[in-house]
Amino acid sequence: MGKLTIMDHPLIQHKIGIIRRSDTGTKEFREIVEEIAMLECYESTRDLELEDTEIETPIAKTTVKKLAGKKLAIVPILRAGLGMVPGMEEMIPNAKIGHIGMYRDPETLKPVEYYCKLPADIEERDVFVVDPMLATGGSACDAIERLKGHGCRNIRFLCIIAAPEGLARLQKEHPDVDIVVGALDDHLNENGYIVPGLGDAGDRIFGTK
Ligand SMILES: O=P(O)(O)OC[C@H]1O[C@H](OP(=O)(O)OP(=O)(O)O)[C@H](O)[C@@H]1O
Ligand SMILES: O=c1cc[nH]c(=O)[nH]1
Ligand SMILES: [Mg+2]
Repeated sequence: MGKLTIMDHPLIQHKIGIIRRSDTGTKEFREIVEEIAMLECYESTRDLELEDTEIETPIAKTTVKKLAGKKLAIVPILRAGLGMVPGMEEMIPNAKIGHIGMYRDPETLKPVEYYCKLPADIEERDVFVVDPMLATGGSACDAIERLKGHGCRNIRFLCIIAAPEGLARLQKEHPDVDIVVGALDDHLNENGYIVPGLGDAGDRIFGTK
């Protein structure tokens, strides 16, 4: 089973408390989503391989660590996943970025894919799929299925808020995927929204409602 991390860091809990508030505006919402993504990226890159390299400080020769150069990719699920990209890029600036566009049909709650553009060598990369919300899990599972269809084998999924239903589905359908969750909420309501959640993440990031 892939590793599941539910973030208990005080900074993340504090920041999630702010974006849950219905009186938090678009600018602050977007900035905080970026900050949370940065902190989650820090957590999800714990196991990146390092190698030794010889350098000179102003005082002496020494051996330091550097990243072993594994190729990385960030793949946001549009739209809301785009809000997490700047924070991820800040931490892993050499990563290439792919995009998977999906919206959830409001009646069936099933994801509908409308766009997919991935780096040509995506199968050689460790992939970080990002989306703030994991509700029924349909969007995340389909996006990961798509990536596996392209040959990706090393996939992590990062979200800010998860419902227990979506988390269970993701772990069942993709047991190999490491998952980082900012907060695990209580349940889904009859419209498929996470309770207490934060509403529609895409609308809140882009100010479309
Ligand atoms: O786990 P699920 O039940 O699939 O729900 C989660 C999906 O719903 C939201 O996207 P939405 O369909 O609102 O599209 P948007 O990002 O364009 O707003 C969210 O950003 C996830 O992609
Ligand atoms: O609560 C939810 C569920 C799905 N998508 C969102 O943006 N919010
Ligand atoms: Mg939305």
